[in-house]
Amino acid sequence: MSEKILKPLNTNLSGEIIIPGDKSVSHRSVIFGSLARGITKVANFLDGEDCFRTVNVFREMGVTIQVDGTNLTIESKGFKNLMEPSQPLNLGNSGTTTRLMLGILAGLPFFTTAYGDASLSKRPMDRVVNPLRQMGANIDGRNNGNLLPLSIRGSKLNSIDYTLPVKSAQVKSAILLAGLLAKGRTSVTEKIPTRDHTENMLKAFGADIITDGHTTSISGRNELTATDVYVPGDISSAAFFLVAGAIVPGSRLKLKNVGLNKSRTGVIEVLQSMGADLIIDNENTIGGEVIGDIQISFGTLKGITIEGNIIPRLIDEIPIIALLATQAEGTTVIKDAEELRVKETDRIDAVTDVLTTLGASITPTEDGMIIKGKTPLNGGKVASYDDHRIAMMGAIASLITKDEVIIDDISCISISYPDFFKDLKSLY
Ligand SMILES: O=C(O)C1=C[C@@H](OP(=O)(O)O)[C@@H](O)[C@H](O)C1
Ligand SMILES: C=C(OP(=O)(O)O)C(=O)O
Repeated sequence: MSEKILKPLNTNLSGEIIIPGDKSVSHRSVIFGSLARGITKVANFLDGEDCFRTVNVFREMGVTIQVDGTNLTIESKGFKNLMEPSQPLNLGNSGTTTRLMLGILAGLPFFTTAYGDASLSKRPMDRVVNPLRQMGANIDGRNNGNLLPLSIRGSKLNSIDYTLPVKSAQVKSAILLAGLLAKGRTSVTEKIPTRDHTENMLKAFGADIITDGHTTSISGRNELTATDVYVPGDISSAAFFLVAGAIVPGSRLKLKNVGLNKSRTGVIEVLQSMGADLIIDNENTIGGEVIGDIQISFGTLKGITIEGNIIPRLIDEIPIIALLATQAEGTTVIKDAEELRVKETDRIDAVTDVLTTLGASITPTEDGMIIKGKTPLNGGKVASYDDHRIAMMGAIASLITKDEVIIDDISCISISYPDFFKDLKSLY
């Protein structure tokens, strides 16, 4: 356990942060670099624990991956030459590694077992296992293959036309990856668009993939060609500082190198609708992903309703948006976010517990929460729930509390943002 005591700030925040690499894109850079034949160089890779789970999985399968700071060099003979791992794969806390790897392992000609930590072992895998079984996959595990540990006996897969019953980029990606290894053409339809990094990177690595409206199809068994990847800054990490800048009186911050892919920018739209003072500049496109700088300043905020199609575009930002809403005048309602209940922890209950302990007015609902603002926050002792996003939300809350905030265990922050406290301290 790594407890953290955060004293009240009593000053404003100012300065610049270069936002570290995006977690979703970092995972995918290793996956596609390892599936492709040749040498892939990755720049601005996120050195978070989750991303190294993906690195280790491919090392176990015989891919050479060299790490030099935030640069990776991946050398692979292509997916047809991946080898059976000699030991069970430890996927730690990473839902993305698990679900995307299931799509790949189901179609490779060998046997694998995979396990994870206590949190990951509770998260549903049937959303991926069911469609993969329809493609012919042999996967088994606890709770009829819904829960880790899972065993995968790779086999020849058939294509599928699948409509996603859940709003999940991980499920979409798992099926597209299985489709890459399957016979024929696989298509996935989503009712509400989710992040599209898998589609973008498949195109960049030369896959035969077409997106038409809400349907993406991929033709199987074609080799991928290595290509270099630049990882944009993670907007999900930037969100903590966007909210800090908006709620700490007198603050003005610049966040540099933030990924602005449209499927991820819901938090910017929420801040704008609440009336935040936010300016985007220096926009440019690198490797198919838009990046830019964001300036955010403290100002008066108003409560809004957040629901429908925007939810997948800000799903990981909802804990920090809930904190933002405690400082907005009026009521903020968050709906259609039932997916929060199956993240690293039940994030609806965790956010409610932490913010209520600090003095906020927040009511949980089945698929979201209702937050009444503006409320001053007190100090208190809160739990991180071993969830990086809950721990960082608690730390940002401490910037505006009257008394100190004690977070029971902040070690989970290294999952997605190892330098979080170093970057935060540089602003005051
Ligand atoms: O595809 C991805 O990289 C991710 C998709 C989202 O999960 P779901 O697909 O479960 O919504 C998100 O919460 C997660 O942090 C990363
Ligand atoms: C839900 C998250 O990640 P994952 O599903 O990869 O564990 C997250 O980073 O907030």
